[in-house]
Amino acid sequence: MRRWPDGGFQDNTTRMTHFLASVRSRAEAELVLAAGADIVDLKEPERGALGAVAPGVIRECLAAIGGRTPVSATVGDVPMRPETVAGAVAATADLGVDIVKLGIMPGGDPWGCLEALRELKLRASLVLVCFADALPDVDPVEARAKSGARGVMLDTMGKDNRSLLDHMPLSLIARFLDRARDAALQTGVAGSLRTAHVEPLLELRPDVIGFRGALCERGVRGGKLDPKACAEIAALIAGYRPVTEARFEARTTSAMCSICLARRETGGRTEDPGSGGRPERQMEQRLGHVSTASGTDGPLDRIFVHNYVLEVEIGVHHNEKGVTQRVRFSVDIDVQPNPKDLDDDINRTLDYDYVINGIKTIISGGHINLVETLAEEVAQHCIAHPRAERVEVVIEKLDKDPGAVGVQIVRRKQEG
Ligand SMILES: O=C[C@H](O)COP(=O)(O)O
Repeated sequence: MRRWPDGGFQDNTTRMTHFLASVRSRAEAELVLAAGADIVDLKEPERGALGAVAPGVIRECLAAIGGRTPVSATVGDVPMRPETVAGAVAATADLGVDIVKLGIMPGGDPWGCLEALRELKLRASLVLVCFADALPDVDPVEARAKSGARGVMLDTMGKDNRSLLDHMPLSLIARFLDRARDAALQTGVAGSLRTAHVEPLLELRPDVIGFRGALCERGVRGGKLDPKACAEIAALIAGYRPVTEARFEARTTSAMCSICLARRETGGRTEDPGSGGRPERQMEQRLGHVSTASGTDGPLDRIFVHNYVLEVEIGVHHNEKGVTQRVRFSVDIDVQPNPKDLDDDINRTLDYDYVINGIKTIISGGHINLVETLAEEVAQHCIAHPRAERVEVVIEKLDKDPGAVGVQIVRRKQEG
């Protein structure tokens, strides 16, 4: 297998996705190698999402692994200060790892950090980690240009029991991966993933799929590795056979990437918004989300995000290209009433962050011509949630004379 630093993980076999296992010690590295891991990822799970392992342990692991697989290491959850980030990345690369993973943390100066990284002559490949539950305003294409990164990974920061799929639907993960691939970046996904997530994510063909919690006894991330769980995940990934190119295109077009492909294929015009609804719901059900949707006859609750203002690259006019302008989002979602056993548990309801993170991901996809397109994409993201029945989206451009202009649309769940 060729390595990430030499141009990518893609080898000449039919296998597309590689199994990354996060470990904290030499003993754990040996265990995951025996189970069939493709990449040993050195990370201290008790020190945050991307906790760093001590330099001495990294050296010891590198010596023991002796080039059998690529080795990645995280730099820790460092604040986004250019000097701090550049220092941490350079120090980790100097230890001799193949890949350095840097999380784009909220706050600070992410763009300044990316610029500082470009100045470094790194011995390792740089992979930027974006957290789906704390999405940065970092677009993969721009991130590559600024930092010289070789890859991007989606992960979660919270490390509670919510997975990547709880924060971002497959359609948006597919969009993120597509955009990264277009920028010639290697791609990875992780974030409290369990065995049920493996196949749907493999269908999106990331280069890497990463795990820690699912490899541990009783799924406890900071606990001991469970050799059986490691072998099970390895077998799932190694045993997966990608669908053919033509079938893959057909599936993603209809099931997962309906919105992003529609934009690409129609040059910005939006296609039938309902076309992706049914397969997307089926996919959600495969992942364990059981839709309670049963039509809109019964009582409904309303969840809303009002007056959420973001800078967006939008518009058909010359003076709207290459710049951002203020756009106000107001979203009302009618949802099936909360289950009786809600139990004060955020996982059992529709989290506002699902709406906010969806909007952020959509606008990070690059310039959009029409507010109608943007509204449609936001509506489709919201209605894809298993509990959503009806969504109303209002999008207003705030910087146009003489006042706010925009669009208001209503979409309902397709029967399926
Ligand atoms: O890079 C992969 C991570 O270590 C994944 O950890 P997790 O599965 O516990 O979220």
